[in-house]
Amino acid sequence: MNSTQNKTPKIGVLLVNLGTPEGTDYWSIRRYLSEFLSDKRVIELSSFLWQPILQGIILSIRPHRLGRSYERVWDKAQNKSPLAVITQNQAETLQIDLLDQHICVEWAMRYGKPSVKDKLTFLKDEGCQKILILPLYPQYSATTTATVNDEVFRVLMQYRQQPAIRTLYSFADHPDYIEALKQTIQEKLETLSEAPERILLSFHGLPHRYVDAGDPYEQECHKTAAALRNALEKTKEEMPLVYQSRFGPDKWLGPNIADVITEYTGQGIQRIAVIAPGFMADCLETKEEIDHEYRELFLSKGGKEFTYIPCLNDHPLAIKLLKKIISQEIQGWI
Ligand SMILES: C=CC1=C(C)c2cc3[nH]c(cc4nc(cc5[nH]c(cc1n2)c(C)c5CCC(=O)O)C(CCC(=O)O)=C4C)c(C)c3C=C
Ligand SMILES: [Fe+2]
Ligand SMILES: [Fe+2]
Repeated sequence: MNSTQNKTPKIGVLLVNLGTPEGTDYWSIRRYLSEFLSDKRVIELSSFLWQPILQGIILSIRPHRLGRSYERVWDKAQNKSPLAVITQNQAETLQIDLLDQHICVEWAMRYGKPSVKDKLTFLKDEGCQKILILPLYPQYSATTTATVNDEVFRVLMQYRQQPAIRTLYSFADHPDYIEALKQTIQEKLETLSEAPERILLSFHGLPHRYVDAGDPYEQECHKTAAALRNALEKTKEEMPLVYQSRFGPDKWLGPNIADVITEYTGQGIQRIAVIAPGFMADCLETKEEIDHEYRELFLSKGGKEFTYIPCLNDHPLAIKLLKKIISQEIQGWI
């Protein structure tokens, strides 16, 4: 008898988010970026071309600047990045709610720690013979969702007795996701003395050629934007879709958020709000890039009021959404 056979069968749920460095120092960031940017799902270039550029140039320069950015948002009490702190909160809250159903909830990062390998092994050792993989990306992309699945199945290659696995594709227009976004937007707007003239829906960008090659991410973002506009009775003009976080020289999906902000200030628009519906948790890309860099850009160009609407994080509606997804995806398993 092995340890698995001694335990009551349970269902495992593994929440997976992008990644995190272990600290804000040069080597921690370098290790993390090296793992992330060596993933062929993320950078579709031959290793022969890309690795010298990555190891020789990018990883000599970028970790310094990125380390300073992480330093500004780092959770010093827990010594973790915000993405790790919030993902852990989501998993722990779900675990409390789902304990009585014999569901074991864990969280992992695709890059860095806790690794998918360690957490799958933990779930297996806990006696989970059925595991739901829940990538925390509302919109499917090969660069995010698929690489999580790749990693899961790479780990499973080493198991003699594999658990049954289900993977979540996406939840781009799940009614509970749209409802949660709608309510967080309304909650924030109620705190303002004047309504913003525009509410930007900012999504992480993707190189255009990935979409041309068949990545459905752009369509998925449009699905979310359309559902949200519909729920809030807004037009495309009032609630535009924009992309952020461009990286490298490729042509990326547009319109780019910085260009749109510049265009608005040129038109005399003075109050905008920004939400990032593609992230289930606030992270460097929202706290630093949106709430800091784009706020400064808008204000420096004459804008008056910039409102950042936080991600769903551990809002009760986010937990409700994740519980709903889990119950839908494990149907027939209980
Ligand atoms: C070609 C490079 C990149 C692709 C493609 C890409 C897709 C992609 N990323 C996210 C979510 C996140 N990305 C984050 C940071 C980040 N992303 C890239 C590059 C690509 N992302 C880099 C180099 C970085 C590091 C920061 C930087 O150097 O600018 C994060 C934040 C992580 C954190 O710890 O806070 C998230 C989240 C999605 C959803 C996506 C595809 C749709
Ligand atoms: Fe990214
Ligand atoms: Fe960024």
